[in-house]
Formats: sequence, structure tokens, C-alpha cells
Amino acid sequence: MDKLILSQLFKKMSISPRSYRFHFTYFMKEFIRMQLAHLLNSLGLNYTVPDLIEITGIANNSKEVKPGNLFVAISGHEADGHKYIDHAISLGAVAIIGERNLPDMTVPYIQVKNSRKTLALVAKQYYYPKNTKTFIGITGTNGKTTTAFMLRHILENNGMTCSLFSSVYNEVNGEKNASKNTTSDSLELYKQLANSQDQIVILEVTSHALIQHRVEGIEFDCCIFTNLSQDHLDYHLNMEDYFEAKRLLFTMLKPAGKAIINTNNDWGLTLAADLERRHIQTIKLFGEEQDFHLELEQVTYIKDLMQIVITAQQQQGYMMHLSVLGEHNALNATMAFVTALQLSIPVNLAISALESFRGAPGRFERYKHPKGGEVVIDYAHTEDAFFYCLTTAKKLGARRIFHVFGFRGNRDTTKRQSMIDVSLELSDFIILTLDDLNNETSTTLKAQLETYDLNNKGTIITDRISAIKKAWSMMEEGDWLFITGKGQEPYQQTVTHPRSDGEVVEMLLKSQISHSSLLESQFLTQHPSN
Ligand SMILES: CC(=O)N[C@H]1[C@@H](OP(=O)(O)OP(=O)(O)OC[C@H]2O[C@@H](n3ccc(=O)[nH]c3=O)[C@H](O)[C@@H]2O)O[C@H](CO)[C@@H](O)[C@@H]1O[C@H](C)C(=O)N[C@@H](C)C(=O)N[C@H](CCC(=O)O)C(=O)O
Ligand SMILES: Nc1ncnc2c1ncn2[C@@H]1O[C@H](COP(=O)(O)OP(=O)(O)OP(=O)(O)O)[C@@H](O)[C@H]1O
Ligand SMILES: N[C@H](CCC[C@H](N)C(=O)O)C(=O)O
Repeated sequence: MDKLILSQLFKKMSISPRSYRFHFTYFMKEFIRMQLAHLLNSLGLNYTVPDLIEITGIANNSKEVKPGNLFVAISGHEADGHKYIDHAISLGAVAIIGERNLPDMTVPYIQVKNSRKTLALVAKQYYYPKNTKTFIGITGTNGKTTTAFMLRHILENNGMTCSLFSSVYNEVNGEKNASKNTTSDSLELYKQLANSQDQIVILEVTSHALIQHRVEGIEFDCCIFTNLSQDHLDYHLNMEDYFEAKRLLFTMLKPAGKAIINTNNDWGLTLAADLERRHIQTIKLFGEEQDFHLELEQVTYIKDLMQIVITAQQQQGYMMHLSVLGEHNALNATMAFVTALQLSIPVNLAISALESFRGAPGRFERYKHPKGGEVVIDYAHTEDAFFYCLTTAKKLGARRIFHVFGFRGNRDTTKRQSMIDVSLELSDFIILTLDDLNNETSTTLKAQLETYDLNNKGTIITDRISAIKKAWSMMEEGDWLFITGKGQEPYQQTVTHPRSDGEVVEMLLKSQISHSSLLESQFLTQHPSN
């Protein structure tokens, strides 16, 4: 392989020439034998290499290596993939990509600047070289999942097929698979795209994913910014840093791609101004001067429906009646509606589809309490989300509001006090409980809960099922109970009885939870760290 071809390949894969020049002699010897056959052919490089080493697939976890695989070593947050290179080779890896200088390798080794980025670009070339789909990326602190589900509903109701990558699950060709992360890693993503026969791909793109290059190589037709509020400051230095991560999504728009920005908050305004400066087509939502405007004061409730009006170009108003409640869902519906219009869905069909949308799993999921109250299961885990949920109940005339929630282990702890403050302000009684331990011990998390002053308006019941049962028993007609933080997810680290808040509520409705299964010990004792 001559230098030109090698450099063309690397250029296509956006690998810095510096990193390969450094090892060029080594490559000349070793890389010449290594055939990333798919890659070269796909790049139209008509070159036959003697002694081909055919790559049978790509792996980034040594445990998943199959004979003939290319293994990409990643320096992670928990582990260092370079330590597993020998393991990968023992399982049959025939070539390695990594970031470290590792001269004595028994198989061809390519040193790159950024393994995660390279993984994405190689995976794209190998599994999904020719893009034939329309990509929609959704980022923001809250509302990604709901907006994604709403948009998918509109598109599918209008005859389009959609792949969905979300916090709740991924779905490709109508088949669901579990999502470990909100945004799948690049290898998983491109493998699934290779298999997808759907026309549209809707991707929730988190700030973690953007920093970790999980969607590197995708060119988006539309990118949506839902909002930004405090979260994940265990991962990002501060809000500016968090915003910068979100902003990266908009550098991945196609040249004719559109940015759809909720300018209802300052971060959205900053983003829109920046994109406009860079001549990116930007559709601004909310605000009388903007392209589309939702008048939050005009959001009204009629029986069990929420009526909203979206005004386009300061002229035409579109009224719709939604089953999903809350101003946050009015905002999400506006974003889904406007995006659907960009994909050429006629206005009346977009409206009728939105009106038949019944909600995303675990988001403002409602149950009727036998005494005539409302029980809501919701994924709220930020101050902002609490505000929207609890004010919705107030607007709907809640007599009293009870709120059961906790804090996930190993996540941003600085957001907790403001979550408690908002709940204390808007609800009548709080029960603090445990959320997922996420590898922290229950003892640590319990001790942390005890540091908060609940102002005589709350208590701590660490066992989540017992907390729900207690709140359930306090309900009277007209009361509302919010159980937040977990949505549809099953409890983690409860080994023997993984169940979700919804299952607990359904069992309470059927009175199937025996007293013994509600003992405080139930939620926690099975975890090894207890
Ligand atoms: C902190 C973080 O984001 N970690 C993510 C990251 O893991 P990592 O790179 O640190 O992986 P690692 O465990 O250190 O391992 C490093 C490398 O060694 C390899 N390895 C490891 C062991 C072994 O025996 N052999 C081996 O080869 C691993 O396969 C990996 O390639 O990359 C992994 C693959 O993409 C992710 O699954 C993982 O998410 C963890 C589980 C996580 O909890 N992430 C959260 C914080 C997250 O990403 N959340 C966002 C949602 C945020 C929101 O709601 O807005 C999300 O997108 O889900
Ligand atoms: N537009 C919004 N603005 C503020 N809060 C919202 C909005 N939409 C939803 N929420 C609240 O945030 C919670 C999470 O919403 P959703 O799952 O749609 O967002 P997400 O961005 O996917 O969240 P995550 O990244 O944590 O999975 C909801 O359960 C609701 O309480
Ligand atoms: N998808 C989110 C879940 C957040 C859940 C919340 N309960 C919390 O951690 O505060 C994450 O990976 O961080």
C-alpha cells in the first residue's frame, strides 16, 4: 500500500495524519498485510493487497471479540481497553486500533489520537457506509424521549418507517431491543443501522454521547434542542461546559440541515444566535417574533385533554387537543409538530396524529386512585421537570400533592437541594426514598438523604415500595401523588424482585402486595454492598 492510499483512507476516516506518520514504517510493514477489505472497497480504492487479513467484524470489548475481528482499545472512565488487547488477541483479534504507543505487537496495530472517534468512523465505513436515511437528532436536558416518541408517532401515522434510539428502548424494523444508554455507543449504533430498513432514524443524543463521539459520522437532516437546565454536573465541569457538549450536535447537520431550537430559555437563544451567525437554517420556537410560537398562557385543560395553539409565522394558529398533559408536553408537542412539518407532513395530518398520541412510557403516566385521586409516574429527575409536573397538578386543581422521589447514586449531587426546594414549594408532603444505587451503597445514600431539611413537610422511607405504599395510603379524593425518577425502568440492584413503579402501583390497585413483601428490607438486602 503506498502512502497516498493510506493517507486517503485515513483522511476519509478523519484520522490525524500525524498519528499515522509517526508509525508509518511500522504500517508499511504490517498494515500492508492487513486488509480492511470492506473499507478500501467502499472507498473505491481499487487495490489488491497480498496476504489479505480479512476483518470479520469490529469489537471494542475484548469479551466480545470473535476470530478475525478488529479490536478498538478505548481508554474509558472505568477501565482501559488497552489492558485487554492481549485478551482480544487470544480470542482471535487480527488487528488493533489504540491510542497508546505499543511497539511490540504480534498483530497489526494502528495508533490514533482518539480511539472513540476512530471507532465510530471505522464502524460507519464497515457497517453503514452508504447513508440512505433521514436522521433526526434530539438533544437537551429534558424532553428528548417524549419529543422522540411524539415525532415517531406522527411520522408512522403518515406511512413512514422509523428507527428509534432512546432511553426507553431502541427499535429497528419494528423490533425493540434494550438500550443500555440513552444514546447507544457508535459500534452498536452502526450495527443496528446496517440492519435497519426504516426510512427515518430518530436519535436521542445526550451530552455524554457527544463528548464520547457515539454519533460521530452521522449527518443530521434536523437537530432539535429541547432545553438546558442543571443536570450531569458530575460529568461536565459547569453549565457552560454542558452546553458546549450539547452544541456539538449542531456541527453535525448536513449543509442543508435544519436546527429546530426551543428559544424558551436563554441557552436556546444563545444557540440560535450562534447558528444564525454561522448561516445554519434555524427554526426558532416560542416567542411572538419567532417562526412558531406556543403561547403558554393559552394552554388550557378541557376535561382530560390539553388544548394548545401553535402560531406559525405570527399568522396562522393551529389548535390541537392532546392527551398528554403539562406545559412541558405542550412544548414537546410543538417541537415534534414543527419537525414533522420540515419532513413534509401536511399540517392537518400532523395535528390529527399528535391528537392520537397517548404518551411515552414512564412519562406522566396516569393511574386513578380508588379514592378518587390521581397517581402519576414520571421520569422527572431535575428541578425543572419537578416544576412542570407539580404545577400541572396545581393547574388541574389538585387538593393536595404527595411526592415520592429519590436520587440516583453516582450522579450529580449538586442538583438535589434545588429539587427538594421545588418539591417543598409545590407539594404538600414529600417522601424521600431510594432511587437506583448505581454502585453506591444504600448506607451512603440513606445517610445523604438524612442531611436534607424537609421543613416538617416530609419524611424518609428508604424502601421505595414502602414509600409508595405510605403515600398511597394517605390519598383522599382530589389528591395527586407523583412518583418520580424511575419512569418505566425496573429498579436496579434489587436482584430478587426487579419491578417498576408502575408495577407497584398496579399491584396496589389490585391489592396484590402482601404486607411482608413491603418490608423495608425488601428493596435493599439483596444488593451485595449491603
Ligand atoms: C461515564 C460514561 O458515560 N461511561 C460510558 C462509557 O464507558 P467507558 O468508556 O468509561 O467504559 P469502561 O467501562 O471504562 O471501559 C473502557 C473500555 O474497556 C473495554 N473493556 C472493559 C472490560 C473488559 O474486560 N474488556 C474490555 O475490552 C470496554 O468495552 C470499553 O471499550 O462508554 C460506554 C459505551 O458507550 C457506556 O456504556 C458508558 O456508560 C455508562 C454505563 C453510564 O452510566 N453512562 C451514563 C453516565 C450516560 O452515558 N448517560 C447518558 C444519559 C444522560 C442523559 O440522560 O442526558 C446516556 O447517553 O445514556
Ligand atoms: N420540555 C420539557 N421541559 C422540561 N421538563 C420536561 C420536558 N419534557 C419532559 N420533561 C420532564 O423531564 C422528564 C424526562 O423527560 P424525557 O424522558 O422526555 O426527557 P429526556 O431528555 O429523554 O430525559 P433523560 O435524558 O433523562 O432520559 C419527564 O418525565 C418530565 O418530567
Ligand atoms: N439517563 C439518565 C438517568 C438519570 C436518572 C436520574 N434519576 C438521576 O440519575 O438523577 C442518566 O444516565 O443519568
